[in-house]
Amino acid sequence: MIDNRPEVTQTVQSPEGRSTRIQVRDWTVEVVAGPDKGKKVTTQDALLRVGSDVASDLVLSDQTVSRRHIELERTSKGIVLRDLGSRNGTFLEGHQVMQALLQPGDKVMVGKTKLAIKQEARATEVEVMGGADAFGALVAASEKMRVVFAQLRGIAREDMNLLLEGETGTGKELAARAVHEHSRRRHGPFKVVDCNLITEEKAERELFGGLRSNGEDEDKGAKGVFEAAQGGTLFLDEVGELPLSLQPKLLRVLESREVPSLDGATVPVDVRVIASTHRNLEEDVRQGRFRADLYYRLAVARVRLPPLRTRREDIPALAQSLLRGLKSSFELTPQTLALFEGYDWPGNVRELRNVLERGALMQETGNVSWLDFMAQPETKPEGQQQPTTSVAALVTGMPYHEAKDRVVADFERLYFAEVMRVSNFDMKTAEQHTGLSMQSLYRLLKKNGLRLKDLKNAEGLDK
Ligand SMILES: Nc1ncnc2c1ncn2[C@@H]1O[C@H](COP(=O)(O)OP(=O)(O)OP(=O)(O)O)[C@@H](O)[C@H]1O
Repeated sequence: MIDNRPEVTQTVQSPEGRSTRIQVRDWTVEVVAGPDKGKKVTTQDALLRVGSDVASDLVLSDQTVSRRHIELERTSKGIVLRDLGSRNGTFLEGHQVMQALLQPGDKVMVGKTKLAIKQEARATEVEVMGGADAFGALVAASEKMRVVFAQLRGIAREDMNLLLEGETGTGKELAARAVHEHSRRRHGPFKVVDCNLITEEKAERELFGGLRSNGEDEDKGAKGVFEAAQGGTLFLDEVGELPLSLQPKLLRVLESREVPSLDGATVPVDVRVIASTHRNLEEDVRQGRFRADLYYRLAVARVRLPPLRTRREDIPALAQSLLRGLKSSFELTPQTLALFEGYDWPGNVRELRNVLERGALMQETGNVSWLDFMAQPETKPEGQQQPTTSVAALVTGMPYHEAKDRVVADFERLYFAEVMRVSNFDMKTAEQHTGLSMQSLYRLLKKNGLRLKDLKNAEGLDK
């Protein structure tokens, strides 16, 4: 039975009136009929996706179910069901629905699969701040994100490994940095490894360090990133992309807390690992694509950053804060904010930032509506987009330094997209091409939102 009580079951105002303790309850979605009968997912998250795509929270093998079939969102009114444009539709009591507020006892039919949804009695208490809140560079106003911040603050104080889940652009890297800054390791280094870019032959040297097996002189004696993060935090971005063959090596380091040293012995490492993923790693574990033992080492704590479309209350606070960061004097009108709040933001907060960045410039120069920016399909990799900067607009629109920053940003995006293409998406070739160190190359690709996968996709090279 669906219990339609709100997700927050109890709210207690603290004496000083600034923070509140709330209880967040678990809820479960279970397959009660169909090929996956008995399969279920229990979560505290506000959003749960069901489909045949492995990135879904509940992955169904039913062939009549679409890759992204439905989304279930726990709101203050109860659980809202949304069909995500499925091929065979979604049915409630025999009626096809696109969106519905579920009533107690409702069963949802997707393809040949019947789902039951119920709230669990178990609840976790967290302390949240009132009003708009910030955690490191993250800002938010929604209760969902204030709960996330409360969880992250608690985890930062402990020294456990953490897995951050969420769609692209939801703030996983910023969250990892904020956890580092709020931990006892804040005076130590924060190092980032993009697991999209780690290949088998580079892993030994870049991740773990020590002696190279192929004996190339230039690489002898390189320090791995684990050693470089000594006393601090290592952020493994998109850990789900780490090749299966490398996973036992990473596990060994996490278990033994030591890496090979130059003299062939070992060096102890004191590093907290925060990993991120946009995938459903639990499902990857079930399908044998990710090692279960490594998953449990990484996901000692797990926090999900919700998509922006499920926390639209954050949009005004985010837009104001991002505009301040862009040093734009542009004022958002209520109409613009309403437009923003009505849009789905598939690229999440990163897309909002990009839209504001382009929009602020063009609005200042006077002639383009926000809708033009928001209509751009976000599936197109940023590196493939043409620069929007025209020199005439810059000259009339902004002071020299700001104009220069803008042109450099556009140049970087185009330059690195093109360099990766002519380097056949090989980082070593790109390193030689650009004359940059591997570290700088990683950093600049990341800064410009360029993912190898997207670039390859655009070239038709990815599966
Ligand atoms: N809550 C937030 N407050 C302020 N800015 C945010 C927030 N969330 C994301 N951003 C903005 O969005 C950008 C992308 O965030 P970030 O790189 O942390 O996302 P991500 O989830 O790690 O993305 P990806 O999976 O694509 O690497 C940031 O540079 C920042 O400008």
